[in-house]
Amino acid sequence: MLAQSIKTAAAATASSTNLFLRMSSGSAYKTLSISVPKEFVYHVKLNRPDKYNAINKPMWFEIKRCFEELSDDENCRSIVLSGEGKVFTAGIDISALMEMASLISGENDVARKAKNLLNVIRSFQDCLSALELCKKPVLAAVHSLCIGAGVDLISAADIRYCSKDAVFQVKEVDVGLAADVGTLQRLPKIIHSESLARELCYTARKMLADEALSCGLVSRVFGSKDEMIDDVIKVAETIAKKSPVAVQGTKRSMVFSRDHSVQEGLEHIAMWNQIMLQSEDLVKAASSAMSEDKDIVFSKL
Ligand SMILES: CCC/C=C/C=C/C(=O)SCCNC(=O)CCNC(=O)[C@H](O)C(C)(C)COP(=O)(O)OP(=O)(O)OC[C@H]1O[C@@H](n2cnc3c(N)ncnc32)[C@H](O)[C@@H]1OP(=O)(O)O
Repeated sequence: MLAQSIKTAAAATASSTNLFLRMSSGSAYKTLSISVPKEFVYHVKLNRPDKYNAINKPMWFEIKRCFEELSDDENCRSIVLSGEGKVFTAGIDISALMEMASLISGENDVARKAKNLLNVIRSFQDCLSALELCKKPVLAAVHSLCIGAGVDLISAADIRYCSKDAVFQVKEVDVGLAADVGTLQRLPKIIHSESLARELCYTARKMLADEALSCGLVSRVFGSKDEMIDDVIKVAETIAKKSPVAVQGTKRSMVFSRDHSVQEGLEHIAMWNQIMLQSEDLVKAASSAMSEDKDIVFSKL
């Protein structure tokens, strides 16, 4: 009886950490579609194709929930992010911008209005930072348009790819905003050019795939969306076959080191690895490297 209860509890725990199982059992996403094309590889698609995947309020918060859930889903080791339909995304849904304006319409006092807006801006920032905070690498695969909040979104990913029809546009100044959900902070560090980043952000000019490649915004340009998705899933699969301890530690260290001095980064990884080098993954990976057997089975993490 006890053994049966333990089994049932274990099964419940296992399924509660498996996003795909929970999705198929009903707790679905309305603005995202999620699939598992390969073992341990998740594919998240922005899924409002009729609206050019404009990011409406539900999509903002589903992005957060999805990447937080995948962060702790032991069946997920890498994530591909793409857009369903004709374009990757046309940026924030204009209705979400209008909703923000309506939030302050009932208030007369500037301090109360500011407080309301601060809460909204911070919560929207958290939605996209969820990609960076996610323990698993996120590979963004961009086709056609990637506008406004789309650039904020992909800037929080680990790796970016695009197809040759891709167009990137930091469009916020055109709608009267200083971008406030990540582009201004992350883009200069990705492309290593304050000058180009400021040009793109002040002018809202369109940047095409070739330039995105040459400035380092994307790692590779593909001939078509289909070719890109196939290849990016292969990269995600390669990552998913590595030790999850090693990959998650690498992401954590690279995100930390981007924002700290070399010495602080070294200290951070030394603290991390004084624990993680004790993992069974090290022994498994090292002994496989010395042998013919390259098919290592790493435990879930
Ligand atoms: C605190 C949070 C701060 C976040 C800030 C974020 C800021 C930004 O993201 S700034 C950028 C905002 N986006 C835009 O300004 C783009 C607006 N869209 C367009 O200019 C055109 O749609 C576009 C040039 C992208 C494409 O034009 P095209 O003629 O090819 O297609 P459309 O018929 O215009 O669009 C197709 C359907 O998609 C709907 N749609 C497109 N973009 C948006 C959007 N941003 N919000 C809501 N809906 C959008 C469009 O209405 C069409 O739908 P339907 O009318 O039902 O056919």
